[in-house]
Amino acid sequence: MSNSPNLAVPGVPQGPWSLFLDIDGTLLEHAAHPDAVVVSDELRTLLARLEAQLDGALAFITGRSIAAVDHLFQPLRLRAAGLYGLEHRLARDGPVEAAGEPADIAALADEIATELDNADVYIERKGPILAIHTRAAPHLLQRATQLVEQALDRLPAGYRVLAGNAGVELMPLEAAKGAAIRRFLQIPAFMGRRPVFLGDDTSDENGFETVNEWDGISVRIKPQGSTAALFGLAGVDAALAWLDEMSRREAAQAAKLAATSK
Ligand SMILES: O=P(O)(O)OC[C@H]1O[C@H](O[C@H]2O[C@H](CO)[C@@H](O)[C@H](O)[C@H]2O)[C@H](O)[C@@H](O)[C@@H]1O
Repeated sequence: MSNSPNLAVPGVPQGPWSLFLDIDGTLLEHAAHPDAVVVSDELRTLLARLEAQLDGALAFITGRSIAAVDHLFQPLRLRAAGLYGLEHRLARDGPVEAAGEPADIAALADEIATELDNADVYIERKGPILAIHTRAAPHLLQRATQLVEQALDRLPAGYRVLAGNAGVELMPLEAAKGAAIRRFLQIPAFMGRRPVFLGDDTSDENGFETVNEWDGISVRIKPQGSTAALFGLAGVDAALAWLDEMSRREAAQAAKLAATSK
């Protein structure tokens, strides 16, 4: 773990590489509500280009559900691990292995909504994961955290509470970005490629550790405090500029190769 907010900017990956991308706070600036984020056409174009340049070795690794991601990025559909790896779409146009909402989580969501009873709190029901967003009501974060922590005693073993970005999430223990990345690394499109992972949050730390184990490039966006990431980028704009630069380099390399093979 490094404690430096001044991590070096990542260099250019040498040899074949794959790309794993967190979404909120990494590719998109945060917004007051999860549905209020803006996906630009430039971002869609950049991601589609990178995906083609990496021969498909690109995947979103996100806490959002894949349905929510598809809705945001439509018409673009990429490989993805949603709900911190509880859902996967391993092939670009393949099916989603989705996760349903257990009855006890559904009941808990209703209970917490009644208890907090505030229009500025958004309770996002994501199948087995419950996210309580308090960005618009920061004074309720402590109460929301207390409620989900108390709920742990009543739920079957195997859940944990994760402090989110301006909120808190209750999720099954197996929901982890590192495991999601490992799953992709074992499929042909990603095999033999050096993983690069960009993320901005506590939930991304586990992904950084996995990528470091694979001799990859772990990049924390807006690093503050301790992180397992080896590199840092100042914010969303810097992350997008870095990705754009990598795409230009891939294009230049491909053009050079095409010229030498004539
Ligand atoms: O893993 P990520 O792709 O970073 O997703 C993490 C969570 O992102 C979303 O919530 C966060 O972003 C919202 C939009 O900026 C913001 O309003 C909220 O306060 C943030 O917590 C998403 O709604 C969650 O489901 C994801 O788990």
